[in-house]
Amino acid sequence: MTFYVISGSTLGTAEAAAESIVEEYNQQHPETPAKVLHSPSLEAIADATRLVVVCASYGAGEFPDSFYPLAQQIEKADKPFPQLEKLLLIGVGSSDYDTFNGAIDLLANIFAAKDIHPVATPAKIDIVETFEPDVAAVDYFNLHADEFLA
Ligand SMILES: Cc1cc2nc3c(=O)[nH]c(=O)nc-3n(C[C@H](O)[C@H](O)[C@H](O)COP(=O)(O)O)c2cc1C
Repeated sequence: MTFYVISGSTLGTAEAAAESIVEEYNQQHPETPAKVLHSPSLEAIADATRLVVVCASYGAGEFPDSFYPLAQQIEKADKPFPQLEKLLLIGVGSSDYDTFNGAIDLLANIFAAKDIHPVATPAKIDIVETFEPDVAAVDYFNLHADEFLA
């Protein structure tokens, strides 16, 4: 199993959530550790069999600047993740914006166009409601871990 947890983040919230997921998962599964990467290139993660994406929203429900290159690479590739078996998507956003968590919907659409579908409805964490978004992200991961890791 090649398991990456990646983040699209500007101010660090999504980044911290990705790190929390990996920290807890790696403690429980030291034999098959996950790697955390922030706004990686597609080349760096193309061998993924398991992928979790934690992504914030900016602009009008768009990706953080640092995440655009990866989103474009995925969009342009015929088969961006030839070995991918399981995907989970976690959005971090604010309900103060009309385009609440727009980026995670955008990303789900990009994956869907490649016939890649997450194992669960994408999480939409609201930083207005949730004081510990990293805990909410870990909880969502744990809720779907059995199916994601099977
Ligand atoms: C300029 C700006 C634009 C934002 N636009 C949106 C948005 O369209 N939708 C949304 O859900 N959240 C939006 N947010 C809220 C961020 O997604 C939220 O603060 C998130 O926690 C940032 O994650 P990060 O710390 O990983 O960068 C915006 C925040 C800023 C500062």
